[in-house]
Amino acid sequence: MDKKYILALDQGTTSSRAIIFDNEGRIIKQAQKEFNQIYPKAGWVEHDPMEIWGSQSGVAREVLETAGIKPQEVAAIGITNQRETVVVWDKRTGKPIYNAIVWQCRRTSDICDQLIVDGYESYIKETTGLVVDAYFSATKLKWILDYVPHAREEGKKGNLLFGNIDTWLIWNLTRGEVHATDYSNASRTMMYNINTLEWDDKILSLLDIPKEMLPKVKPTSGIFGETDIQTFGGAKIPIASAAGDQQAALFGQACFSPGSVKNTYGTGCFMLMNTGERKVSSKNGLLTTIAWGIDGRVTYALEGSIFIAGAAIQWLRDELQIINHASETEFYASKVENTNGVYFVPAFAGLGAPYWDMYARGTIVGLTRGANKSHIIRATLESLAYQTRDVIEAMEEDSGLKLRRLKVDGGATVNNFLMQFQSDVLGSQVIRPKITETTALGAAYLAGLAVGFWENTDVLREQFAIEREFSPNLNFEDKEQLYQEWKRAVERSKHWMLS
Ligand SMILES: Nc1ncnc2c1ncn2[C@@H]1O[C@H](COP(=O)(O)OP(=O)(O)O)[C@@H](O)[C@H]1O
Ligand SMILES: O=P(O)(O)OC[C@H](O)CO
Repeated sequence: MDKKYILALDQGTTSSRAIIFDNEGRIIKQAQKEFNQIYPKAGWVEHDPMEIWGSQSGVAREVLETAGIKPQEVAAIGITNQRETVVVWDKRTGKPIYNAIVWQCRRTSDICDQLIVDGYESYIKETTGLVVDAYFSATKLKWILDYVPHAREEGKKGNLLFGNIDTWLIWNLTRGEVHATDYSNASRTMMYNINTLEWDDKILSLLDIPKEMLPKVKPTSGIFGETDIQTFGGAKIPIASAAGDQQAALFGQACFSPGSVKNTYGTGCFMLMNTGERKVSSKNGLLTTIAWGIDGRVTYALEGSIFIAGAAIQWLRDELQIINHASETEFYASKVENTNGVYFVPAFAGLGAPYWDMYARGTIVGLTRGANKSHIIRATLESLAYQTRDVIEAMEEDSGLKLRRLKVDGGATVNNFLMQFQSDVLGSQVIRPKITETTALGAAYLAGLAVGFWENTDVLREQFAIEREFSPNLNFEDKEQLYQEWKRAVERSKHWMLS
């Protein structure tokens, strides 16, 4: 039987998705399932790893069934995942010893403070490319080893395994045969040396993390193993890529050349610039990270990570309950001419790039008696655009390049108000591709390249198609003033938990 499709598994922060692509890079069918967000305490976020596996394998089977495609017709599986999130499980039972600690979780801020006080900040930046922050995996893993009874002891005996979500999925898909990750995911752990491409012994010893628990790091595009016959009714499908979701989106946007940039507007916002073989060390709060490793060559990226973007829209819906659906925000925001002086800094999980303040918290300023629901909704959408400008300014300064075009993707990019405002506030073109599922597409491309489904990136570049381009409104004279006000609002949100 001809192998005509690639199956991408996109395990995100709020949902598990499975998408089937054909050789033209077209979406044939998709399935999606949301799963529970667990908030045990203020600032803590967890997921149930079994629910993640159940929802991800469930949608994978469902999408094949509803599309009427046999597993034997799938050339390869590509995996892409929410990054940094930590799972630790017992390799003898396959059961997690604790819930997954999610990238947004702030519980290890004090461990990070201690690393800074002890003078390890610059060592960590030089070796891992990252700033010391609770966002990354290393301190989350240390927390589990410190607080779950006997965890460190069992880890040292080699009974426990650590993985990010890619590793957890690969291990389950292969029924415990393969314990591996890829360069892009490893580069988000804060314990991987992006210069030598090895786990960093000094950081492991600082945090007392047993090396035995860590997965083997493999190329992003390449064979990780084959699915177990029970998962897909007897078919063994090669797992041919694993990539952090933001790096996968960079690939899916065909940002193959140094200097190309994309911004993804999902739960958070993540802007990545391909810097090729160059590791650009940021002076402005950006991260140096691995985009992908293919054919023995590692490509680096500069990243600006914004923790809360679409999640602020979900907050309007779920907590404030002033909208029923995210799509309503466009209507309300367009109903008013401006925010009436209201600024919303959605620092629910502290502030990421370029500020890196673990103790910032969400702030709404500028409220007057005339401020209404539409103004607050508009201020929420505008906060995504302002945060993006914060990151772009840092990126332009670090790279020395002026950004004239921004490729965008992710759930919130369907919002035309947001895209136009983004273009206005940047003074740049905003380019929305036909396929906004670029994360899954990137994982599919990476897997397809590994099995010869696509020959090379030139073929993929030709598949990139624009759906709509937004140009800056030249009459938008107030933009500098508005942006300066935004910066003042950010100052108000900073260090909140410390004051
Ligand atoms: N029309 C819309 N306007 C603004 N935000 C939206 C809209 N539709 C969805 N979103 C936001 O997009 C996010 C989902 O995007 P997605 O790329 O699926 O995120 P993730 O991969 O992080 O789960 C949600 O946070 C949601 O609030
Ligand atoms: O799952 P997403 O799309 O919210 O992405 C999360 C990022 O990978 C966190 O670094």
